[in-house]
Amino acid sequence: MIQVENLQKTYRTGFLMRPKKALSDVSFHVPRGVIYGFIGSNGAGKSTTIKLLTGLLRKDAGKILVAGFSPDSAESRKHLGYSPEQPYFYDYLTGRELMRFYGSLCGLAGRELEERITWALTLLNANKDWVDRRLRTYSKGMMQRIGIAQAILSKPELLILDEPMSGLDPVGRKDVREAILSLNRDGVTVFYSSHLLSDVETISHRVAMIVGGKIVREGTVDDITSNASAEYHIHVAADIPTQDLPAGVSAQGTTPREWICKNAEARDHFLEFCLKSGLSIERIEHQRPSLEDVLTEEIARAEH
Ligand SMILES: Nc1ncnc2c1ncn2[C@@H]1O[C@H](COP(=O)(O)OP(=O)(O)OP(=O)(O)O)[C@@H](O)[C@H]1O
Repeated sequence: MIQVENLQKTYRTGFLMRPKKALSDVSFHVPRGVIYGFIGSNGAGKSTTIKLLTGLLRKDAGKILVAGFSPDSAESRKHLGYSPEQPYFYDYLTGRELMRFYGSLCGLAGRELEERITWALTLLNANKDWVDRRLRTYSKGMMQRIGIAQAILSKPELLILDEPMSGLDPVGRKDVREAILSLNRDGVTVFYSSHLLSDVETISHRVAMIVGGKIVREGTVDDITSNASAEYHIHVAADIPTQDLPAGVSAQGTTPREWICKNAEARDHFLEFCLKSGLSIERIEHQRPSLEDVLTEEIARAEH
């Protein structure tokens, strides 16, 4: 559904038009029918990529195909629904009036338009009293829901969402996750960026991780996390003073009885240390690394 190959983008800023490389050689492929999470550090290039996919920015080099078409063609936009990171709308309208405006732009009218609006608002759990209030009175979370609701009005095959969960409370995040899953069950391909990695882990079929304008990992969550170094959590029966610990071992929070060993070598040293000190071990847990662990590792690697 989306093909990106060797994509490059440099911004030119300031009076001297100094170049600032945002993307260098980015490639990934989003198969039809998947939920695809796009994650990375601040300033990594997520919004730049999304703006290039939606035709809001022009690439310097590389290839982009969206539903088989160039992103600046009218054809690609026929297949696309898009919600930006900070949706901005004419704020004298109410949410419902805004939906009517965007619905009519997609060629909807009359009863079909009203039914489509009700469907979109209900999916986002936004069919509430506030939808008839002016947008200028909306909270960030309400605006986020309206932004996503307008993006699905045309029932697009492909939905591109820039940070759809940002600014939402836990209930709002759950509503958006469920809306994405429900749309996907109906065949919609969803490409979205997010900093909320636990949400990404829960709903994405595939993930691309971008750091410093380069894709550093791509695959299913299992592919990505199974190659990362696993941690071991060891619970001991008595407190241990931190100054005595072997390298690679740190305390879990403030509990001096649960210790994190960052790899198998640190685990072996810690177990040896416990045996020598006569400390009994209560439990050893092998922790599967999370996307957050992998991203933190990749950011640290890029910085060195
Ligand atoms: N209009 C612009 N002019 C100049 N530089 C820009 C512009 N937009 C983005 N950049 C730079 O390009 C890089 C990528 O920015 P981008 O907004 O794509 O990152 P991001 O991954 O979306 O970040 P965040 O998670 O913080 O939203 C950053 O270094 C940023 O400073």
